[in-house]
Amino acid sequence: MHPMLNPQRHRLLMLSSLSRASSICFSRTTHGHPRTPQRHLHRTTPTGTIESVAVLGSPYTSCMCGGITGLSAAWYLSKLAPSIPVTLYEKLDRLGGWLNTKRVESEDGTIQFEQGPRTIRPWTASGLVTIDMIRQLDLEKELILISKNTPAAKNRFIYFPDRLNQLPSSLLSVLLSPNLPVMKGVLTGILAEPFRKRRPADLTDESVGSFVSRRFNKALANNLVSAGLHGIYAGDIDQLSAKSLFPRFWTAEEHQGSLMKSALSNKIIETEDDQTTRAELHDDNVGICTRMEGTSVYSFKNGIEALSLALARELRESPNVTIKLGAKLGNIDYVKTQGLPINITEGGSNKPVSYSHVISTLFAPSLNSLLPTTLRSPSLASVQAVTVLVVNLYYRTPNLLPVQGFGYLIPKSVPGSENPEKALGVIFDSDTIPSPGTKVTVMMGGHYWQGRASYPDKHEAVKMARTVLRRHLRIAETPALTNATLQRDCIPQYTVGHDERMENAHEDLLTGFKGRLSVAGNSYLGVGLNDCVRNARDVVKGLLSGGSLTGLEGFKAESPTFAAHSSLGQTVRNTIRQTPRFYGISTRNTPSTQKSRVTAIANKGM
Ligand SMILES: C=Cc1c2[nH]c(c1C)Cc1[nH]c(c(CCC(=O)O)c1C)Cc1[nH]c(c(C)c1CCC(=O)O)Cc1[nH]c(c(C)c1C=C)C2
Repeated sequence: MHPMLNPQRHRLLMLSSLSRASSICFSRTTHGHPRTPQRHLHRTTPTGTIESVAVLGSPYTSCMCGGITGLSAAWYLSKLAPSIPVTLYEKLDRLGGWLNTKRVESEDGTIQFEQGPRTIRPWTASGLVTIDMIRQLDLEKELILISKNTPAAKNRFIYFPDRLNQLPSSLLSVLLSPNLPVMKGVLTGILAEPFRKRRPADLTDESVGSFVSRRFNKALANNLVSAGLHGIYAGDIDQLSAKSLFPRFWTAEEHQGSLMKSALSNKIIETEDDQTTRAELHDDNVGICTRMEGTSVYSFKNGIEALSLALARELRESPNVTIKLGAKLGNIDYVKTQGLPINITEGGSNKPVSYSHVISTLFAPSLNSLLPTTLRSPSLASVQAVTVLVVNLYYRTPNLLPVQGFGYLIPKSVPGSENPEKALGVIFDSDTIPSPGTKVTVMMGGHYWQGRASYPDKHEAVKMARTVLRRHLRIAETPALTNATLQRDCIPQYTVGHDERMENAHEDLLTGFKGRLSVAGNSYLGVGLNDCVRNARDVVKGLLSGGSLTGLEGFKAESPTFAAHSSLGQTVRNTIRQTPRFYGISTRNTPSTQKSRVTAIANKGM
């Protein structure tokens, strides 16, 4: 069995790469849920027959992966319930949000710049959902596979305090590299961790910074973990929630008293739901997964945008799908009278269109602002996002970089004098996907720019990126091509209290819309591309199986129907979200009291 499909083998792979960056999907266990085919249940559901669905697509602020959730939700609907009319509303004139590949002609031929995400990780359960989608979209021949043996897969760096530090690739190499500036205090922190006191019982959440400092030490938090959080959330370690980002470790402290003990003793990598998802998708994906064996990340020959373009193409060909591009939504209301209960008004019109159900993939506060004041949710409004300035540079000289690898991150602890541009990290694009010259992407801003009223223009952005590269990598050459994009509010931040706020949002949506308005997308359960695709699939399948859903059910404090036992022998109330794991702080397998994603009722083949 292929390792990507085989949870046992997969577990071993995951364990062996404890300190490598990856993302693991933790999702609701399916205990107690009979897995019956649900394909036709939409016609008979007691809680609300699904007669028509509006999918609110492209984000009203720009989100890294927002557009893909709406496209995916519409696509899953069109596949699983081809008789239900679906209308996809997109604010922009193009589909796909920020899966946005820009092609620029040069003397070296066409150079592709990725303005948002650029590569996809295949080997989590959520990764398999994306692979399954790719197979169904007939995109396999377009794939570019990056082997696990390439420097881009193996080498990651942190710039600290004034030089590049190559990160250890295994627990053993952590022991062997105590002299790296960035590893200072790491070993002592790890050794002391099992002896630390548990948190007080009344502490319901805290920042990752506080959690890691308390369990390990401040050096590890500020030098290592803060860099990792820059590389996923462009976020602030002192604001992001430990409970939401590291549910497994949050629970491990409570139950085992130690994160390290838990990491070393807990053999189960994935939840039951992940394993069920793998099982559902197994048969159809043996071929593609076999071909992808040994892949670290992948993209497409014509750039990452190929995925959204293929989804859009199929949607255009689906007779049940209507796409409204450039749609300006006015408001969304719930009407209690006879007929379809959800009214959507487009800007400029006062004649609403009615639907039985709506799936919103909008940024949470954007959705909230479209609701009538009486039905608004302060918790949806509270979700914050950060803005990232993405600058792509192409140099005609090959191999300009002093090291080979995926790129480097800059932790919060680097003094302002070494990073006045507020760079978060630099991606070595041409080390991942070869190009004739050297291609890099500099990412700046993120949490450092929260509350900022104005941003650098394109010219200034390129100048700043070049200054970063000169200072950190000694690259003085003038780039042949540049491209700067300001990704406004592109990554939602799961700050302290996120879980509790989403539980409240669930109650608000349920009270106001009776499960006719469901939410999905990166505001809630994971910011990565795989998270968004899987979230869309889960919401669609949950809706088709139950007829009503907020999408935030998993955040409810008690979910007794989802009781299961972890390998630790503790009761697990639910499943968990896609959660990042990086640099020796693995959040793999988190059977915990954390909140779940939406129920995914199995439909074989999807
Ligand atoms: C420098 C900033 C950023 C880099 N990438 C992102 C930012 C803000 C955005 C980003 N990166 C990841 C995700 C989530 C999952 C996904 O869709 O792949 C997002 C939204 C993945 C990621 N990147 C790094 C880590 C540790 C992870 C999580 C797990 C994994 O994929 O391995 C590290 C990393 N990111 C950047 C660099 C330069 C870097 C490491 C050297 C750029």
